[in-house]
Amino acid sequence: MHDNKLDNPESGTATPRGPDTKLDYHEIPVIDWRLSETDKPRFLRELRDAMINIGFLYLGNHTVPKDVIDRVKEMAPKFFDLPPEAKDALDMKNSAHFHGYLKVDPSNTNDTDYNYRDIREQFNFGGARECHWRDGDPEYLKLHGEALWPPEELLPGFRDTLLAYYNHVEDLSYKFTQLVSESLGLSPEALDVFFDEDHQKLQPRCKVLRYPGSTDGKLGSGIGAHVDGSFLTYLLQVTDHRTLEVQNLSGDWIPVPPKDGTFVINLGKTLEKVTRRVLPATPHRVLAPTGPPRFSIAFFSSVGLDVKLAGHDLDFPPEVLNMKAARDKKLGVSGEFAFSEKDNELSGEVVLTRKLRSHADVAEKFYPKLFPKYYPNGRPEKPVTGRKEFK
Ligand SMILES: O=C(O)CCC(=O)C(=O)O
Ligand SMILES: [Fe+2]
Repeated sequence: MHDNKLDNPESGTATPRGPDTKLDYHEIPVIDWRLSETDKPRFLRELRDAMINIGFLYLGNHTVPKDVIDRVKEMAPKFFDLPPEAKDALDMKNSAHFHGYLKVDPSNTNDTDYNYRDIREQFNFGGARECHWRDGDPEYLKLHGEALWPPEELLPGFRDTLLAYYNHVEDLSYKFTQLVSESLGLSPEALDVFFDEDHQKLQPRCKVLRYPGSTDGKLGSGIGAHVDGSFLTYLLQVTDHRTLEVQNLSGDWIPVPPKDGTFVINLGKTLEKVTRRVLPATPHRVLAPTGPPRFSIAFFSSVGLDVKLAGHDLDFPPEVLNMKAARDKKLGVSGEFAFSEKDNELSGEVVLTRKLRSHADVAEKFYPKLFPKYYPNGRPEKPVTGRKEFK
């Protein structure tokens, strides 16, 4: 999912950038998870500063075991070597739950201001959650469901390896969210109102991404400037490319080279909204590599499907509100925040709408009741690009 600040009116993130400020960082901080046990006040201070003033961080010494990371780095890229017919069988158009394979689509042209083209393939999956939707239930309950996996004999160990990775990152995401909450002067559980107790109504999502590289000499884009729609994004850079870039608050693009043993974490639009922009979603992009393909794995955490983003007011202490106000002042932006109408809708409805708009083929096959609403003239000839979609 992407909320492209350049072409999506929903994003509102084309924040006017001020002149040189102290927020003009050129490096992304590394936050050491171990400090959360050995020196929690320092950990929370560093986390708060990174979250409010930067919006990107590396998380080092985290809880996902090294062997789980090593295995997923080795295994995940193999998906793309499957024969085309095996990948086609797993195409997202075969999944009611928007899992599966999306191939490079040369018509996926956007970001016209930058003259970029997005060029990447992806394998989308989620945890082993059963679909509980039954006739008469809200359609958004179909968002939950098993991913599409390659047959075991074609890629032995693939499903288990990716699910093991997924489960570890999901677990980390809940722990990390509690620390984010504490760093903002709230109780560890304060953000839990956006989740459900047993986490069964959440559907974090994961993508394995392959950026094949530009071959035509044109300025290529793996993925153009965008902010994520997620709550928080946990990114594992599998290869050594230095083509991920984030935009600092002054508008400069800063490289985020891979660092062994870390995740890159960035803030998504959902977290921006529920914190009323105390934590701003952060623009980033991936340039097309010129040599061998780049691989990465992105995990997007999410809120419960029956949560309304506008439904809860977090009670931030004055020092946090002051940090936000100081940031906004330096940037010369208004501190005002207003929810949009759809922030009063159930998150499941909003997410489903975005996905149906991005994937007409899934809409037609699996959501026949909703299809005419979004496609009154039938299925468009050219696929709508995935860039307008939120995770
Ligand atoms: O591949 C990456 O490093 C970043 C991917 C990304 O930003 C996204 O899929 O939203
Ligand atoms: Fe992203």
